Formats: sequence, C-alpha cells, structure tokens
Amino acid sequence: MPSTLYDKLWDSHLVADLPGGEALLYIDRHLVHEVSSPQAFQALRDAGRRVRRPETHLAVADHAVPTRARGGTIADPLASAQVAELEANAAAFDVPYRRLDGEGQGIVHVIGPEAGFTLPGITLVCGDSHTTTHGAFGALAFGIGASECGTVMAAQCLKQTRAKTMRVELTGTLSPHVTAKDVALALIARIGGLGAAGHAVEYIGPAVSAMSMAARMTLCNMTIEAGGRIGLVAPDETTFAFLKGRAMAPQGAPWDQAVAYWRTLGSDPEAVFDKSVTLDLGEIAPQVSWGTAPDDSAPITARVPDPTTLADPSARAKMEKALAYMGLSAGTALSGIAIDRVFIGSCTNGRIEDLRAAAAIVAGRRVAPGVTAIVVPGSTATKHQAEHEGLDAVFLAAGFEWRHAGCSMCVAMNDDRLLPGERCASTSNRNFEGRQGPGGCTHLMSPAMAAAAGIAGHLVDVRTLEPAR
Ligand SMILES: CC(C)[C@H](C(=O)O)[C@@H](O)C(=O)O
Ligand code: SF4
Repeated sequence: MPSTLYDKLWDSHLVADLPGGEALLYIDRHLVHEVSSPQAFQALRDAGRRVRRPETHLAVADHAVPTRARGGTIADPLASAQVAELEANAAAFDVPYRRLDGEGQGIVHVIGPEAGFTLPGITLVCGDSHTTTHGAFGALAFGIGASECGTVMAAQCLKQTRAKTMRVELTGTLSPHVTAKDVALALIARIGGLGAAGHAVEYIGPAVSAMSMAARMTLCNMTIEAGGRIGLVAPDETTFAFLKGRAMAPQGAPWDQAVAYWRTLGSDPEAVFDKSVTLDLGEIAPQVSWGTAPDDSAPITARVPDPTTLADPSARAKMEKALAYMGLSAGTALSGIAIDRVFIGSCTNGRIEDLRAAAAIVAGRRVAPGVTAIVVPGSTATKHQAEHEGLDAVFLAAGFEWRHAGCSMCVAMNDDRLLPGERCASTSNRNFEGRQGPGGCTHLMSPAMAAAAGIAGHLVDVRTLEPAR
C-alpha cells in the first residue's frame, strides 16, 4: 500500500500498538531548554532514575537569556536561576549542554539543525510547540509537555495517537520580496488557526523543492499556528547538502548509507492524504497580521477588516476584541500603521538567510526616528556568521541594535519586552495578547517586511519602499 512520509516515520518508530488506539513510539532525540525541563529532571530525581541514553539529548538555554551581554552573571534573578538549574541538571544527568557563552548556544530549533542533531528519518521531541520546525528535514518532530520530557528521558519512548495526514501543495513561484513567512501567514489565514489540528501536514510540490532549508523550516515552524503538531518536508538534495559535514551528522560510509535510506522516505506518488489544500505562491503578497492570532493576517495591500461584515456573532465579537486590543479601526489601510519597535529574530526567522534578507533592505537606509529596532540572531553561530559577512555593520549603521542569540522579544520571558501600548513589527510567530510584553501589540511579518517597517516607521509594502539614498 502506498505510504505517506508520516506513515513511514511512524511505522519505523512504532514499538507497540496499545489498547485504546494509542501507540508507543521510540524517540531518537530530545532537545531540552530551561523552561520546560526542570519538572522532568525533578521527576527523574524523585523516582531515583537516570537518563536512559544521555547522548540522545541536547540542552541549551534560550527563552530566558539576556541578549544585551554574554558572559559574566545574569542580572535578572529568575533568568539566572533558570539557566543555573538547567546547567546543574545537565551536569547531574550527563546530558550534553551548550554553554550560554559558547559557540553552540542558541534557540533549540536553530541549533538542532545547525549541529546536524536534527536528521531525516528520526523522531525528535522537545518540550516546545515549535518543534514542528525540525520536520523540514523529514524528521517526525513534535512538541511535548513537561512531564512527557521526563518520560522520554527515562524510557526513550512516548505514548502517541496517530495523526491524520494533510497535504499542502505549493504551486507557482514566489514574487520578489515574498517569502516562506508570507506563505505560512497566508496559509494560516486561509485554513484558520485550527485548520491543521489533528493532522500531520506535509508540504509538497515544486515550490517546496525549490525552497532553501531555512524557508522550509519557517514553513514547518508555523504549522503549529494552524494547529498542526507536525509539519513535514520530504528530504531531498537540498536537505543532504545542508546536513553534509555538520558536526553531529553521519560521516563517511554511514553518511552514504543514511542518504540512501533518506531517499526512500518521501510520500509515495499514490499515497492518500486525509485532507488536501493547494496554494498558488504567485498569488501571495507580503503579509502582515492585524489581530491577536496568527490567522488574523492579510496582504499588506489590504485594510483592517470590518467585524460588522461578519454574520456569525461569536466571530464578530472575537474580531472586535482583537481590534480593540490592537487599537485598530476597521477600514484603516494596513500599510501606514505606525510602529514603535522592530524585532528581527526568533526560531521562525532568526537564521542567516533571514538576517541577509533584512540586511538587504536596511543597507544604505536609516531606522525611522522614534523607532527602536533590534536584530537577535537565532544562534551564536548565526551571529558570528552574520558578523563574518558584515551584516552587523549594515544593521548598526542603520540604527539597529545587534544582540546576542536567544528567544528575546518573541516571548516575554526575558529582558526584551514591549511596554504597554507599544506596537512592534515582528518576525516571530505569535501575536497573542501580551505575547511580547503586557499590553504590547504585535504585527507578524517577514524579515524583509519588518526591516522595511523599521525604515518607514510604519507597516509598509517592502516592494514600494523608497529607494536607499
Ligand atoms: C516556553 C515554551 C514551552 C513555549 C512553547 O511551547 O512553544 C514557547 O517556546 C513559545 O513559543 O510559546
Ligand atoms: S523563539 Fe519564540 S517561538 Fe521559538 S522557541 Fe523561543 S519563544 Fe518559542
């Protein structure tokens, strides 16, 4: 019977079918961060257990870490305690740990792929919803809860329910300045925040094959914002080229064997999916979010939607609430909404390709008066690569701040936050109320669009930005 990529990954990790429809899956790798791991380590301690296969875990601090300075002590007592706890737990349980002041530090979803820790054909989990990111490599990767992290550490297995499958076919070609982020936002706006719930989404089609690994990771990263716990792209030559020579990827003959296996993973041509959606990339314009959920997104050429046009009272009330929080009135042109801050970074768009795209817009221009703009690379290695390419100088010359790696302003768990009422053009993935700080307003967009907003001082179509002087 023809199988999908998801079926192949599931079947190759199935330990046992359990009564009641659940199954026991073998877990190959586990990424560990400071927010979701303390409870898991404590559970091991309480039960007197060790980590079963320490070498299959990789720990790093990313959510709470300060990005202004590295080395020395962390001023914030909570962040300092969280990082110290992770470091002590990793040492006590022999789990490999990426030091905060080391080259290997960064956001879990950025360092996994960079290290070749993320590989096609494996199961990979993390106590973090954006673990979907790693599916870009053809890995069965999904976010788990804090107590499940402890289960994986102790047993290397997890109980799971098989997901349904959804095929998202991308056709056509992206227009200039339109990116995977715009595709993700347009898709989520179309299918809704629960449009992929219960489904493992596979992105298929020539437009996916043409995408870089960074673009595929952005797509898979955002799959959770459509409710899908799993986003997948079949591994291909682009995947292999990205992984070859990475520190934790196989080398020599095992590499050749692995690639031969990875080539077999793609969905069979006749494989049947439970659900199917097609998106023509040629029709997608740069997107921005206007509300308080990622599916509240629209082309930058559109206007703030009007709740009175909605027939369903609960949908109307939801939109009214979102617009009230965002301080926006129906009918206002999205292009032109003034911003206070720009955040370029996160596990969605903090990779070198993202920084290059933003720098290309910023070069020769200046951040608008009154706007504070920060660039936060997704990993320390990305930061150093960007510096090697001179991107830091481009950002600094334009008035951007150049920071150390971490989750930063994606989530209000560290020093980088919006103040109440501040409005931010952000390359992150969530725009919930208070996500970037209590009372802060987030507009999601691509790195090029966020850079353009910083230059213009308002949301703007990057394709119409005034030429650099
Ligand atoms: C803190 C963590 C558990 C959380 C997640 O699960 O995704 C965070 O990374 C986020 O993006 O909201
Ligand atoms: S960058 Fe944002 S979305 Fe990604 S793991 Fe950190 S907090 Fe979560």
